Amino acid sequence: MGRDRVRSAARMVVKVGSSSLTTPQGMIDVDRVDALVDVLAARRQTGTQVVLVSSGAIAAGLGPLGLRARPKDLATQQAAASVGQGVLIARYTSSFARYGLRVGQVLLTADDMMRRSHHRNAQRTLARLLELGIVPVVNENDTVATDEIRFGDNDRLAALVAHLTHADAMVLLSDVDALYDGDPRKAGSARIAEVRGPEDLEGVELGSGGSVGTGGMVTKVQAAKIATGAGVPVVLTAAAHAAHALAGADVGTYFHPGGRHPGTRLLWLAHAATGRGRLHLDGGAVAAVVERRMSLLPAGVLKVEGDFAAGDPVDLYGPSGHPVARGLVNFDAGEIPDLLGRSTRELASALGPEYERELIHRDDIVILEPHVH
Ligand SMILES: Nc1ncnc2c1ncn2[C@@H]1O[C@H](COP(=O)(O)OP(=O)(O)O)[C@@H](O)[C@H]1O
Ligand SMILES: N[C@@H](CCC(=O)OP(=O)(O)O)C(=O)O
Repeated sequence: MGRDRVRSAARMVVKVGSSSLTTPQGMIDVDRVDALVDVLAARRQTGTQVVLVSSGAIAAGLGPLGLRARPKDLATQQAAASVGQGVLIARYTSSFARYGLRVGQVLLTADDMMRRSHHRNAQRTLARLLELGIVPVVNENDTVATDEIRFGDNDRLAALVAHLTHADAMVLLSDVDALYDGDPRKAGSARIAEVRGPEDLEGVELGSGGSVGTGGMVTKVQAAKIATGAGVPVVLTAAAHAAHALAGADVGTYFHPGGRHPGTRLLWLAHAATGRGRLHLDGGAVAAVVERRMSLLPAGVLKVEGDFAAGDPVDLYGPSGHPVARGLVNFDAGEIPDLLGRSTRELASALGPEYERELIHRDDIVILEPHVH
């Protein structure tokens, strides 16, 4: 087992970071894109379905816009992404065409991973593209993503896509050849060949990335946790070792999969979302939501904090003062104080039938792991 699962995967997600695709001057590095596509096309030609999650839109937009460094403000980042994404996808289109393969651009937002209808839609589109023999090239839809609800890096997006597409393996390609136990630029840091569980990550220093990448190792390890938690094995290595990694060779860091398969939409909620507000629950509501997995009704809520809109993620706090769950709320923050402590039937007769609904539906709730309580 182990790396054999990567070698024999019938469907895989490969994520490549900005630093592996662009030059420091903010241009596409054509040779490196072609080298990556050589490896992916060879694998595709053996019948494996490949989904490519590619960063690099912002980095590839810097040169054409005459920017020297990655802009700090969101609007300029979005402008750079808008220019760079076109350049990037054009490059992939011609590079894959050398092998007679076509690509399909898929731009996703964090919202698409969360809201039921968007999520199903993205899932259907990706499945259809794969059936048609296309290589989907996925990126975050940077031009519309807002600061509050934005992946920013593509590592976690790749993990959610791996689960969404029921991939058999995920490969994260970066500019570093493995996860190291300390900063890889410092002498004495050693490669970690395998991660079997959280104990193998104890004491590991997860630093930030270079000047063009974003998340550094923190988001890659988070992504590996999301994917392995959903049963998908992960290899993390340098883009230069892509061929070896896909062949199951002993390069980079291999993260062993766990056995759980939680719903994809909620993976994002549990691992990558932050609550936009808080609902404080009484003991009975905590028991109903956490133990009996029921919907949250207004009757069990004592207090509301924060300024959120219907559909936003909110954290549910128990009487102990710790968050116990997170969910997508059905009401705006301003509407909730009037509902608190009242039964749904009472609300319906006082305020109208549209108020006869749960505050958060059970399908939109994830229970948080005890260690983050
Ligand atoms: N413990 C660690 N092991 C390996 N790399 C690390 C570690 N801590 C920080 N890094 C840095 O993370 C960088 C990769 O992250 P990032 O720049 O976001 O890549 P990408 O653009 O490929 O997503 C590497 O260049 C490396 O210097
Ligand atoms: N969606 C962004 C990703 C930003 C980014 O730098 O991500 P990464 O290189 O994966 O750390 C882009 O295409 O520029």
